[in-house]
Amino acid sequence: MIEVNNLVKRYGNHTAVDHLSFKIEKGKIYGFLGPNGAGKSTTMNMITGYIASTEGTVKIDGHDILEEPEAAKKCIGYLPEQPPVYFDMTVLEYMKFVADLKKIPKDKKANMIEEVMDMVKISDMRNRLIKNLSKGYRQRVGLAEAIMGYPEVIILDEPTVGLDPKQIIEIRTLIKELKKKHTVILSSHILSEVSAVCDYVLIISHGKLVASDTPENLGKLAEGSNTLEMLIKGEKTQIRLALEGIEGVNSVTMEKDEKQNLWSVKVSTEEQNDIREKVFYKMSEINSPIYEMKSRKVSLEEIFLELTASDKPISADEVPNTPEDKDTDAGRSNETNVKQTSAEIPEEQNNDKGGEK
Ligand SMILES: Nc1ncnc2c1ncn2[C@@H]1O[C@H](COP(=O)(O)OP(=O)(O)OP(=O)(O)O)[C@@H](O)[C@H]1O
Repeated sequence: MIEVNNLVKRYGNHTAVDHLSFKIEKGKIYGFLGPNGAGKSTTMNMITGYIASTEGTVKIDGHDILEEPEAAKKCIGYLPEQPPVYFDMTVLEYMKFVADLKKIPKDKKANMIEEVMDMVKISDMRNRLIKNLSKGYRQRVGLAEAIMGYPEVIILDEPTVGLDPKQIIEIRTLIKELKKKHTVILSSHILSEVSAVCDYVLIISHGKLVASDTPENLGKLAEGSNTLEMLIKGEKTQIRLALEGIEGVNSVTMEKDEKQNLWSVKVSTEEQNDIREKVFYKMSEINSPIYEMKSRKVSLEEIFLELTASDKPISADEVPNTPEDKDTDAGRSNETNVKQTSAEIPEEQNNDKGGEK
């Protein structure tokens, strides 16, 4: 349905989108997830033809967005981050205006407007001026605009930003409804939103795709590892080597706790591997007393932060399994899996985008 190939956008020296490639298939909801400034809006704007790419191509249903913009844009409905609604029109006037803009045939126009207004539940507001609507209702008007004409693909840029929790739930329910007839791509910086709504998640960081999978798989991957946090007294290399020698240990990180003259040690293991006893005996062997030991699961949030925080994006061969190569997915190693995982971002960030622009 949509093919994005080596898409690049540079603003002067700054590369906002860096060789992105992925495919979007029909009838699913795709989540485009990344922290503020990751390049989500820029990508959406290139897919929808709002801005031109520096390099690369976007094809929608086989039509190149720059070479055949009209044919390509017919397949898309777009709700930008700031819906460009006219504040001095009533909802109904605006819907008529949008229908004309999208060249909806006269004989279908009135019905379609009613259907779309019903879908997004703005029928009761038809005679209200848009400037007098709440933010949530304005968002619905923007959504109605994207749906008008029933395009194959509906693209929504941060559709719930600035909404209250009730409005967020309503908009999410609406988005799920859209899946029955449309392919939906939505961008968000909130993992819980993407997990709740999407069939497939693409994680973007510093303009690059760093992971892509179903929310279920991403969730499972995070469940697949544990961390053992300890305070240990002794010689650094000796402790490290002893821990690394334990079966099931994936990685060991050590930091000096100067105050207590102890090593603060984090050991990452596979989830099913409880190595606490082995650690106890190993440390006893090397005369390194354990002052503290805590076992905990790695949260999705930690993994998402790890994936998206790095200044240096994960290299191409570690990167994504897009839907078309999903079959090869099953045999991935645990290590790769963790790198392809995302996380839950606290709900309190919902209404606070902050960040750069
Ligand atoms: N017109 C522009 N000129 C210069 N730099 C820009 C422009 N638009 C975006 N950028 C930069 O490109 C990067 C990606 O921005 P983009 O808006 O695509 O990120 P985003 O993931 O959508 O973030 P947000 O969630 O905050 O909207 C940012 O560093 C941003 O500052």
